[in-house]
Amino acid sequence: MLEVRNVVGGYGEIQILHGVNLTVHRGEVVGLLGANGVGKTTLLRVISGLIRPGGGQVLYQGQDLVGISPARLLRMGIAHVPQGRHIFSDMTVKENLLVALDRVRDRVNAGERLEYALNLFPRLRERYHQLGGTLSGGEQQMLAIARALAPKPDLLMLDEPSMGLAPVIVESVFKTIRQIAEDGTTILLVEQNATAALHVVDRVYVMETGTIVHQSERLDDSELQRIKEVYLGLSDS
Ligand SMILES: Nc1ncnc2c1ncn2[C@@H]1O[C@H](COP(=O)(O)OP(=O)(O)OP(=O)(O)O)[C@@H](O)[C@H]1O
Repeated sequence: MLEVRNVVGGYGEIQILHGVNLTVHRGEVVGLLGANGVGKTTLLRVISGLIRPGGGQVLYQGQDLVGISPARLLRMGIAHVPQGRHIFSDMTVKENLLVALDRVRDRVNAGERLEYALNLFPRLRERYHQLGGTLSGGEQQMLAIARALAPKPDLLMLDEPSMGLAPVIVESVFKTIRQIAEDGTTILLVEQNATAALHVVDRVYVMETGTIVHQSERLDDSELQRIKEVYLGLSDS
């Protein structure tokens, strides 16, 4: 579904990605793990059209995405939840979701999609008329995912959904991510929290300084431990 081929690029003169190769097949949840600052977010920005790569290809269902605007990518079914939960803080939960649906009314049933999002995140239904800015961190993350999901994307890219959340909330958000995948959305998940990703992903890639240095077809406890020790510099848990 998605094939990143030898992508290089970064910010101006600063090269961050040094030839990244990665594939996501339809129906999978693929994890992209890596320590701070190795380029995971930069790669998602390239895929979602926010940064133009200096070289390489990003193929989506065989079509090269390079040069296509983020708005058009959204209409093509690619959604990106950036790090830091970009929601409208002075709008209610309902308004945040309706704005997301406005752009795609011609191709989805807005009422159905709203119900789907609220069923996935019952907490958002309880907070339906509350302003986004007054939600807890976990609720804001739920709203950010719900906003991206409402337009019925085929591919959902999530950038560190666990960031800054208490373990119990992380567990709940990740359970929902698995549910989203089971409902048919393909997912590329960027995470530093490898343990949280363990029960959600089908396969993982590990990135170090702008390249993929390892991939696992299965992520069990011992493979997780090895990735943590060898690539993430973590010695336990
Ligand atoms: N707008 C920018 N201009 C210049 N350099 C940037 C910009 N954004 C990020 N960088 C640099 O690019 C490098 C990779 O950052 P990136 O956010 O892609 O890493 P990451 O793997 O997602 O890290 P983290 O897990 O900490 O978010 C870092 O050295 C960062 O300082």
